[in-house]
Amino acid sequence: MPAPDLIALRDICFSFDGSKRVLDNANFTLQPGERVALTGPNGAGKTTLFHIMMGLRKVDSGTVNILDNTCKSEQDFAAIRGRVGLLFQDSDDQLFCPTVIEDVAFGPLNLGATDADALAISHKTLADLGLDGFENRITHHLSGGEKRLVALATVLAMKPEILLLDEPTTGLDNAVETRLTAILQSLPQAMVIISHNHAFLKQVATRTVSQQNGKLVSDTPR
Ligand SMILES: Nc1ncnc2c1ncn2[C@@H]1O[C@H](COP(=O)(O)OP(=O)(O)OP(=O)(O)O)[C@@H](O)[C@H]1O
Repeated sequence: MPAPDLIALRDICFSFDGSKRVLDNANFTLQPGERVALTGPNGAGKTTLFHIMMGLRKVDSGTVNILDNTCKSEQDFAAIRGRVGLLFQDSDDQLFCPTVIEDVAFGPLNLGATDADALAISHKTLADLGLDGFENRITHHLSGGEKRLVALATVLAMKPEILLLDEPTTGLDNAVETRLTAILQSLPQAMVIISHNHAFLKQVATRTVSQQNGKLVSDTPR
């Protein structure tokens, strides 16, 4: 029997008030083990699609199923939100604590970890991303690339079952991008990655879905 979809969007429609449809009867699935590249021109609606998956925007019609839960209300999404990790397009939307360690520990603490466990998880996550020694750095003094990695650390520290990564390579130099590529390839979680960096996607993605004119088209028939 095939594995159940981690994400299943069926016939979803969405438009911002009074503007053209961003999604027009679009369909999408994510299965265990997949790393799906989500591509499309600027303004196609890729970030909006992530916000729909997190329940930050509600569809006008169609069904949203996340981790085997049909999600309609805010309550439905609240129940699964901790299991889905969203890397925001803008790191400054993700980082709001004075120091790096506080930012990374915030998620585990919020999910009920003890102080000691949250600290241990945070140190390990930072080390895995090559960020040893960053613990006491002032978050808003970090470079753009450093903020990108710390933002990713805040997501990974929550040990989500699905990753939604919005432009993860923004601001990274070649060496750090290569390290990030290896890290993403080694993670067990299924993920969707929005990026305009085609060389990076070629290394990481197992298939590509392109978003255009309200539709989501996979390069692999499902
Ligand atoms: N709050 C809003 N109100 C009205 N329109 C919006 C709002 N947010 C986004 N849009 C519009 O919806 C469309 C989709 O935006 P979105 O950010 O999802 O696109 P995207 O594919 O992620 O773009 P990019 O590749 O440039 O990041 C764009 O035309 C954008 O201007």
